[in-house]
Amino acid sequence: QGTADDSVYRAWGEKAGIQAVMQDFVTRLQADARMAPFFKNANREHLVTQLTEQLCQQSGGPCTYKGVPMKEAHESMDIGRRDFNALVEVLQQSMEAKGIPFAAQNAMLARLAPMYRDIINRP
Ligand code: HEM
Repeated sequence: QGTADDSVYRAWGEKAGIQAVMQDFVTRLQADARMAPFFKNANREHLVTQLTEQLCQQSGGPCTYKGVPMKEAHESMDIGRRDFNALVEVLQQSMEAKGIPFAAQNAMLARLAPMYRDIINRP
């Protein structure tokens, strides 16, 4: 890792910790009344794998997300700011359930938040 700052990655329990949160997250997304319409037909395993790679990279871990770019992955969906915020709320539930320290929760959210530009496609 050289001098790269992987403190958020370590605070999340490295790749296994991130994967555990993502498993919980996808379960909750499919159960949440607001999110289920988006995720009901999702390929669970694929989504967990790709989200884990994405958050591993974003947290400074030794991963490179090689999946579909965020804009492309979401452009066929009708996603607004309210939907984005609801997804973040569900992620907060998962981070809390898995005991991610609060500062490390916020650090991750800060790194994901700018992606909203590529993900939402209506106000
Ligand atoms: C920072 C926020 C988000 C991140 C990091 C993220 C990340 C991802 C990733 C990595 C994939 C997998 C792409 C692929 O390989 O096909 C994906 C797919 C998907 N995302 Fe997002 N996403 C975010 C927000 C959202 C929001 C707000 C919605 C809808 C409310 C959404 C709905 C979906 C759906 C339905 C899929 C396809 C699942 C499947 O069919 O397998 N995402 N997202």
